Amino acid sequence: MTKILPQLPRVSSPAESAELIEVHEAAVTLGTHTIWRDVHLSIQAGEFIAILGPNGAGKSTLLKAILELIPLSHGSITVLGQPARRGNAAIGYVPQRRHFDADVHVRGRSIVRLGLDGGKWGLPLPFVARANARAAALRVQQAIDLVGATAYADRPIGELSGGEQQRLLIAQALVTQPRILALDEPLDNLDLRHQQAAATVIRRISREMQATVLLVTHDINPLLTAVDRVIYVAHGQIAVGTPAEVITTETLSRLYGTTVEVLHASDGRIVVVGQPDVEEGHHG
Ligand SMILES: Nc1ncnc2c1ncn2[C@@H]1O[C@H](COP(=O)(O)OP(=O)(O)OP(=O)(O)O)[C@@H](O)[C@H]1O
Repeated sequence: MTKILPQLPRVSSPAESAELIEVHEAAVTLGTHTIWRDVHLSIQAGEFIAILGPNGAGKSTLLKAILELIPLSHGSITVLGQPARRGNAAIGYVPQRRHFDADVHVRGRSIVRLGLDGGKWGLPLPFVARANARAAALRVQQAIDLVGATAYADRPIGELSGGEQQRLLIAQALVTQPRILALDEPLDNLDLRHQQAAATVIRRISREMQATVLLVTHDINPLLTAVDRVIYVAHGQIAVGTPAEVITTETLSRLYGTTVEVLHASDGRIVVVGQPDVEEGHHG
């Protein structure tokens, strides 16, 4: 298959190592709450990883710690062999629940273009000045095509549905050809059919760009066949492995410290029963 976006160099120098992201004995404390501790992780280039768990478990916190948007209270995280660095241009990031109001008239294409022009993380990207306008426009178009947003990219973004806006935000994160794509609940605005379509698109992006994807979600079902591994965050700890290894009665009961049952529906969907409602117990 043809590689996409070949005409501009990658933003970062590829510090090639087998482990793209290394998390060592990490803990985050916010206020007086320890969100999670003793987190160890090794993430390889090109992996598609879902970050799962109940509300308030610390999924977004884990993503933000990897992006260095939240400091660790203990341990270390390295990304591409370097300490995690805020604004790292090798990471494309789509935060949780961003949307544009109906009165925003900026075209979708311009929103995608912001990813090249330094809107991303508020930092200018060094190669933009050197990139000629045609190559930049082509790259924007390729990112739009890749997420399947071609039909509506020239409409005002405020007129688009939540799912359409979400695709354009993913295109914005992709436009620098990042090595890591960090997506916080990108399936949130989508119905089941579109969730599955989006999962397929993200899987394709990950393969074609050889990008590592870290995707926070509440529901693993639309992603079951797409992901390589899951990180399950609960009760101040994590469990890591394939869905078949982690989403089991035994592993989740151990993680939660109480009996949690994993049921398999006849259509292949997984249902987790008996999760404690709130993530209060582990804090302290
Ligand atoms: N600034 C803060 N000070 C204290 N606690 C915080 C702060 N920010 C977040 N928290 C708490 O940290 C915990 C983890 O939040 P986080 O957003 O990472 O959870 P999550 O698993 O992504 O949840 P959700 O699925 O609801 O989005 C929550 O209990 C939240 O209330």
